[in-house]
Amino acid sequence: MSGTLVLVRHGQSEWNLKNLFTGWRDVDLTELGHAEAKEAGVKLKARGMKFDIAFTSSLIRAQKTCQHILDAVGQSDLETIRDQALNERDYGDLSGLNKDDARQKWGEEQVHVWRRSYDVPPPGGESLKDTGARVWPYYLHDLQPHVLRGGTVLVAAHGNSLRALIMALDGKSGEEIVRLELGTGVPVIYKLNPDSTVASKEVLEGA
Ligand SMILES: O=C(O)[C@H](O)COP(=O)(O)O
Repeated sequence: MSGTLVLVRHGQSEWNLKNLFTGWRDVDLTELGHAEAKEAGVKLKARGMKFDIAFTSSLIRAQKTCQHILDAVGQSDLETIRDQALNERDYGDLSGLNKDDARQKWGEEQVHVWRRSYDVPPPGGESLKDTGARVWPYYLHDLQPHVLRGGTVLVAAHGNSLRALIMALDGKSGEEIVRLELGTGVPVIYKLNPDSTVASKEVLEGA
């Protein structure tokens, strides 16, 4: 028996729109963000997706995204676990700064390294490796068992907590992960084999 894991990055947040480093700051979705989250739910409903359990972070933008998806598939009251293990990477001292201002101050190259490298943390914050060190054990212990029992699991989380998870699921190296970008509200559907390896992966991009 093979289970299904659906990963969705939250819809556009107010600070995505303002181009600010967000990390653990708890900002809401924009109007577009709400629409993207609902659209993710509509796409999943069109595929007949029904979930057995949902997981999200302790941050409101991911929780609202999760709820929009559950509403769209007709499962508004589904059991939903919130855990800060799924939170966005902590951006440390960069949190609240404008990404273009940061490029002016520290240079394009340095800011790219902080945003996309595997093991270089931004000042006072988490590297992707640090983020993975909390996301992966949580996945193995709390999430994966549902999938291996044949369940269908929704995870509504964040760009970098999901990049860390995808890196491990896809077996990507620290160099390869630099190029992986996740769109807001784009569902990524994994089917897992009973031995926990990935049987298939599909990204629901576009309308
Ligand atoms: O925390 C943030 O600022 C964003 O959600 C993700 O940022 P990034 O695109 O710099 O990884």
